[in-house]
Amino acid sequence: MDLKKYVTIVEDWPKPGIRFKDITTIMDNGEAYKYATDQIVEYAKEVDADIIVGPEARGFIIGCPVAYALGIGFAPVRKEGKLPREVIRAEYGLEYGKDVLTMHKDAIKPGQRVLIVDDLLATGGTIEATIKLVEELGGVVVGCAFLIELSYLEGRDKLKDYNIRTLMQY
Ligand SMILES: O=P(O)(O)OC[C@H]1O[C@H](OP(=O)(O)OP(=O)(O)O)[C@H](O)[C@@H]1O
Ligand SMILES: Nc1ncnc2[nH]cnc12
Repeated sequence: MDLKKYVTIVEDWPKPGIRFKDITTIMDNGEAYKYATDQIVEYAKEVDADIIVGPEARGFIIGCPVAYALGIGFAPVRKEGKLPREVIRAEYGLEYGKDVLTMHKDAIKPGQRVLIVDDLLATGGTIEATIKLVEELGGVVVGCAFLIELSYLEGRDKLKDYNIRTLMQY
């Protein structure tokens, strides 16, 4: 299936000079959403993941159905102030700003095989911060899966030591 048919590109949003890739058009379509999810489920089996981790907010949309399909857990990475229990935090830079990500201290058990899932790899800042959080908790990052990779932002360069799978490249 050509998933790119279902991606919309919006110019100059949320800031001038940004070409925003909108994956909600994939989720709107049952067949495309299932196809994309199934691809990541297969990858999760290949890397033998035993928990899925996804960053807010679009990482939840992609990661949760993968966890459900495999019958394994999903641990959310959220922006500061959203998680109720004790957290660890990591600051990071984005294509259009800066933010802080947090994870519950007890979200991952040491030695757990973690697959990180998100909709998009842009500068790699979000995923780098997510990896840092998972590793601080003793998790082993066995893979990172994305629907879209913006190759021109070279996010992959930050992830040289990790196994990466992207379904579409721009
Ligand atoms: O590789 P990066 O440069 O870090 O960019 C990619 C991240 O940016 C977007 O999330 P955003 O922070 O916009 O939040 P949202 O999912 O809550 O909209 C996207 O969903 C990725 O998580
Ligand atoms: N160009 C882009 N399109 C969609 N989401 C993004 N997050 C960061 N950069 C993005």
